[in-house]
Amino acid sequence: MHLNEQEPHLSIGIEEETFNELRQQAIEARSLSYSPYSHFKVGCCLLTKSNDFIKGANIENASYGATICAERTAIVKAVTGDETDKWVCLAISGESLDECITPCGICRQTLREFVDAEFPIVMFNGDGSKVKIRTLNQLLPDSFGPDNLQT
Ligand SMILES: O=c1ccn([C@H]2C[C@H](O)[C@@H](CO)O2)c(=O)[nH]1
Ligand SMILES: [Zn+2]
Repeated sequence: MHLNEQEPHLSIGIEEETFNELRQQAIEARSLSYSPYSHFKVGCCLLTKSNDFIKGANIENASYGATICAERTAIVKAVTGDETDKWVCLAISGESLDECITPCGICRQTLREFVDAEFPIVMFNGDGSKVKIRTLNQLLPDSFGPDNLQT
């Protein structure tokens, strides 16, 4: 992926309009969050090649470790909706953050199962005024995936 900081949509090879919609949906998805413990709402939007915007939000639990991040919520929705293997990028936004949010290690590994090394991850700050784009391989180098299990 060639990163274009000025025109981020070009890095991903999508229309500017689609990129703006992606940002809007990632921000809006935060309203779906169930986060009574951290009070930190995270929204995610997975864009598919058929132009579906699959939203996810973090779902917390009184047993804190059972919490599911926004990214995994969206991934699980996509996979169970028969949307595997047709993803363009994944976008996230954390509530009221001045800096761009970055996906946790568990979510990076979950994503690793379904996308290739060059898959773009789009990270927004709270109001969407800042964006950072990295490939999965940049966020999870030398990763372990399904191909490492082939015998
Ligand atoms: O990339 C991230 C980082 C954190 N969270 C959630 C998990 C938890 O509910 C809250 C605080 O960590 O934010 C996400 O959903 N995605
Ligand atoms: Zn996570």
